[in-house]
Amino acid sequence: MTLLDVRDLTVTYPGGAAAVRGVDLRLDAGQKLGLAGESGCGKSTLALALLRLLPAGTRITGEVLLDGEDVLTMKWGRVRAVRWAGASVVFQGAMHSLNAVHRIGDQIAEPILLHRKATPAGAKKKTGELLEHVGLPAARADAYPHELSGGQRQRVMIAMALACDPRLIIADEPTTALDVMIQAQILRLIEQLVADQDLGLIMISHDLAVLADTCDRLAVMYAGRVVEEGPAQQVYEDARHPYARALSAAFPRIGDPSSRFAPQGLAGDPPDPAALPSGCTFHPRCPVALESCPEEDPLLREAGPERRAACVLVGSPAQEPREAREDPDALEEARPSSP
Ligand SMILES: Nc1ncnc2c1ncn2[C@@H]1O[C@H](COP(=O)(O)OP(=O)(O)OP(=O)(O)O)[C@@H](O)[C@H]1O
Repeated sequence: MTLLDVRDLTVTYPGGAAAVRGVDLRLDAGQKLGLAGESGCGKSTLALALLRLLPAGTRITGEVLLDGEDVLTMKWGRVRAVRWAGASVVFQGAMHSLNAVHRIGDQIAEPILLHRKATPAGAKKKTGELLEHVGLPAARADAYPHELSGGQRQRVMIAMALACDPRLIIADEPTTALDVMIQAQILRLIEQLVADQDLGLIMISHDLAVLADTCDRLAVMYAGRVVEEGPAQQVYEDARHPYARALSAAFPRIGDPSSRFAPQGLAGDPPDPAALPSGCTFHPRCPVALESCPEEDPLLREAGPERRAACVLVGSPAQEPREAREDPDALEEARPSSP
């Protein structure tokens, strides 16, 4: 059953250019979608727009259907209810997201008291259960954030996100700043909770390898658009869009001795949303750009079963064989002629 249906979502900050441009995404209950892309490509903006958590004056157009109800047109009272009970966010950097002067139990209980209209005793009981659910003793409710480790604080953030039994969890870089062992534990915890409660999950990361390990589907963003989307392993192992391919090459599977990829940087920087290149916005950095790419802005098109990619080469003979593209001479041939 469709839990989230995002249609033609465009987000423009006050006085700025569009940070998200015409994004379509779908997520079923129990499904895990990874959102990847370099810093500034619009991942967080997209996630925050789903719950209208953006600064006043930000223009959001399109549709965000959560269980069939459009979040973008609903009244603010309803939006506030949806924020905890429909979908909730696990932000990056738990130390900054938790209030340093309140016990963590009180912080978890707050939305339960407010949105579930629970009694103080009921909220306390639920808080203890949530803490145990995320692998912490219920007695830790009395602790202050600084008394917990980074991993424990992130568990608290997850408990808080689950406080009002949401249907969708949006996790924005939930393991950034944690060491690798703790990162793996937190990812497994999120996976387990999502599976146990049949939740939908949108996980944001710049690390495609982490997302491929955790999620069912992957969407890769570039300059405010989704440029590739499909089953997570297929996108990671065999991306169709040159940008998605470069991103997966930059994030080889950790500890995999047969890893095919050597980390390789992608030349240049992502474009400024206020000064996007003409045609395909990736063309100035693309190793296989054609002469027509500065003129043609490709939309997402079918790139295999349940796969979409926004590149003129998708489906054309130039896309095959893969080896030819990775041969530097072949790349040279595919480049547009010198300006
Ligand atoms: N409050 C804001 N006001 C104006 N522009 C903003 C604001 N927040 C983000 N932006 C701009 O919107 C674009 C997308 O930013 P966003 O934070 O969504 O990207 P991101 O992919 O999540 O990056 P990161 O991984 O660094 O968080 C960037 O150009 C950024 O500078």
